[in-house]
Amino acid sequence: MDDKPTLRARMRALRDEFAMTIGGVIVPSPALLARFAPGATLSSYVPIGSEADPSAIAFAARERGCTIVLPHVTSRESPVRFFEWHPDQPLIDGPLGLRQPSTDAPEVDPDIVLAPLLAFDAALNRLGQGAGHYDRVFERLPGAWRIGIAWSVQQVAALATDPWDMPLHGVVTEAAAFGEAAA
Ligand SMILES: Nc1nc2c(c(=O)[nH]1)N(C=O)[C@@H](CNc1ccc(C(=O)N[C@@H](CCC(=O)O)C(=O)O)cc1)CN2
Ligand SMILES: Nc1ncnc2c1ncn2[C@@H]1O[C@H](COP(=O)(O)OP(=O)(O)OP(=O)(O)O)[C@@H](O)[C@H]1O
Repeated sequence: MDDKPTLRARMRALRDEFAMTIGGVIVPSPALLARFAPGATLSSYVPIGSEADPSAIAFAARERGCTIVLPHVTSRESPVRFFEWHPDQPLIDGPLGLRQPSTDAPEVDPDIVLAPLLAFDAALNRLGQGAGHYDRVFERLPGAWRIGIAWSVQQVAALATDPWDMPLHGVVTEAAAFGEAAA
């Protein structure tokens, strides 16, 4: 089994190739739509590089009355905070190539977290960028519904896990839905 840094490099290359040649749209599965109700807060993200784009899912959540929040970090070391965002509001260039919400907006923790990832496995373990940003979100918000968003080529047989890794509840790709996201 590859260690995490080796796998990250391989999955970044695979994801770049897939997004450039095939790509697709990640649409919300019926199981996701069933959770989108007024009063729920969903965390989306603004894709960087060839990350799978969750915006069709965020759009559906907004249409169904959910509040949309986006993650905000100030560095690799700082924790993620979530700020409300509306489509008419600008995004601000941040560290690590990120485009982020304004921190003047209300800070609201999500009930549903759409998490970007580099790889996921059949047990719904998640490999991220390696800064532990979402790991720390998941520890702080154990009641949140954790849904990975990915291209199908990001699925691997089995990931090496660390004690702090919390598995996802579901994953949605352009081709399929897994775990609690499947219905
Ligand atoms: N779109 C998006 N937003 C996100 C994350 C993410 O992975 N993707 N995060 C997830 O934790 C948090 C930000 N943390 C990050 C931590 C490390 C790197 C990073 O190492 N970036 C690489 C290049 C990334 C790429 O092109 O895939 C770099 O700077 O070399 C990026 C974001 C919150 N917002
Ligand atoms: N719950 C936590 N609290 C504090 N530090 C943590 C926590 N989870 C992970 N970390 C730290 O974050 C670092 C990166 O962890 P890991 O390699 O699992 O990141 P990742 O899950 O791939 O990335 P990310 O969550 O940023 O997308 C580790 O060095 C670890 O010590």
